[in-house]
Amino acid sequence: MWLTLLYSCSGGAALLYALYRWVIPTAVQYHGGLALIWHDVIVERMLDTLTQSTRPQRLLSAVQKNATRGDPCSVVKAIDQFCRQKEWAMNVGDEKGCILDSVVSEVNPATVLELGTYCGYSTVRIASLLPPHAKLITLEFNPEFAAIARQVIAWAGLEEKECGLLRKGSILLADNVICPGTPDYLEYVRSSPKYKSQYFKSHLEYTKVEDGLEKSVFLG
Ligand SMILES: C[S@@+](CC[C@H](N)C(=O)[O-])C[C@H]1O[C@@H](n2cnc3c(N)ncnc32)[C@H](O)[C@@H]1O
Repeated sequence: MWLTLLYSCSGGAALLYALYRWVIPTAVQYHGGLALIWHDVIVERMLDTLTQSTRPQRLLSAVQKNATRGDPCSVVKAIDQFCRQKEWAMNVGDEKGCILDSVVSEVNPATVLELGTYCGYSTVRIASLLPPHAKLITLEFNPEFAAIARQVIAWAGLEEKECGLLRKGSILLADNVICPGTPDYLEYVRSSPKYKSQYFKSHLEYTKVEDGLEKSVFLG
């Protein structure tokens, strides 16, 4: 009886895994709305809960595990492999990435402004194609994504191209670091040898809820 039960449990688990890994992704792959709901809502929330981490954190771990420091191509490859084999993510991706590369190479810009960095995938692609003195500014309004992107870009060895705006002594003053909270940003500036960081305790605007400002001096 135990063997039968074990067999049916493992059979059920295998069926669920097959549904999750192949059947549903294949079924939704031609429908934009369904694909986004599946990958960007259902799977992401499920994996966040199961792993107690976020998708950008998992993507960063894949980069740290599989890409060579200072090698942008290996960073792009590690992210593409992660997204094709493990978990979808909203990067421009390998297919549209090739179009992006050819436009960047064709225009050969001295300055690039990218709106929407996410984890820095397209930033790495663009930055690795720019001539030495070009400037790339990339904007991301989600602080968790921005903190991960900084680490991905630094892993690719392209930090200086992105951070051309910062010079030794530049001061970053970040608001809302406690509420809603920017834990990844705080961890980054507090642990990086490139910043001297100080917290100013205060309150969320017009309330008694704790919030504060983080002042970080860029040391170069
Ligand atoms: C599709 S993702 C970008 C993907 C990224 N370019 C890549 O290929 O790796 C869009 C990003 O834009 C960001 N975003 C949306 N509205 C924004 C805004 N007004 N300012 C800055 N970032 C924004 C989102 O948080 C999200 O991370």
